[in-house]
Amino acid sequence: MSTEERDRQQRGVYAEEDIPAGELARMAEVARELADDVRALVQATVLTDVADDRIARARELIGQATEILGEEHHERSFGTRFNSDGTHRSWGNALTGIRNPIAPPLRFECFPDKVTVDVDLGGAYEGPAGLVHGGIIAAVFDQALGHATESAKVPGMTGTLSIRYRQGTRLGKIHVEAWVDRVEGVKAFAKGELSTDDGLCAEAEGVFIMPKWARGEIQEKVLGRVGD
Ligand SMILES: CCCCCCCCCCCCCC(=O)SCCNC(=O)CCNC(=O)[C@H](O)C(C)(C)COP(=O)(O)OP(=O)(O)OC[C@H]1O[C@@H](n2cnc3c(N)ncnc32)[C@H](O)[C@@H]1OP(=O)(O)O
Repeated sequence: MSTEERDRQQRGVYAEEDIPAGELARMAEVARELADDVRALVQATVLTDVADDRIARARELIGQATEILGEEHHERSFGTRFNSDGTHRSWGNALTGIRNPIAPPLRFECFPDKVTVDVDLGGAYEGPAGLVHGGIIAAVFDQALGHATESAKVPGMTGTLSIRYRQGTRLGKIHVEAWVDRVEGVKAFAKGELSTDDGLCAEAEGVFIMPKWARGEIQEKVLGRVGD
């Protein structure tokens, strides 16, 4: 596939919609509840110690649920949808998506100089025994630094991300802070820190770049909208 065709396809996953605020709120509630249920299922799947016959029964029920959810579905991904009321939603996002049970999910607080997030990473995020997987930590940093660039109105895609793991991060509550250090043209340089009750566990820095194909219309839409 040519670069032009790929860029065109990529622009296509950004869609327009016109949904009244009340209806959007209702849809969000339904999405959150479903994702919470499936997240609980994932945790139960990792930690269960029941006998094989109980697992077989659970699989039957899960199969039925999968069939129901598949009755109508989006083709490939949820993408990002810009609503007429000036909001946008990326509900499939793997870290923040409210309808994505893989997402921890991250809920950011935005301040003028930084973004922060507190989240509980349980047994489903394990790497070394009892500790959070390093790839999950990288993913959390990716989103947090990316969110800091968006919050500072210099959004971009991750060009380079580097992480220093200072000590193991025990499964449980983590606190992450991220901020934009400096901006050079289309490049935003962001930094972040992850800590727990044990103190500082990891630090990150990254370069976030607005890609050529998104400069202009999509950039303006992302900049002008609030959303989740
Ligand atoms: C779409 C809108 C995004 C909105 C996001 C909302 C935030 C939400 C939070 C999301 C969080 C989750 C985020 C995710 O999960 S993002 C998913 C993971 N990241 C990717 O998939 C990115 C893949 N790569 C690309 O799309 C492009 O190559 C990028 C975007 C990186 C550059 O794009 P493009 O190729 O069109 O740019 P350019 O050629 O005009 O170069 C411009 C400048 O950049 C310099 N350079 C180039 N590459 C790199 C590099 N790898 N490191 C450092 N620097 C690099 C280059 O030298 C030049 O510098 P200068 O010569 O000007 O000094």
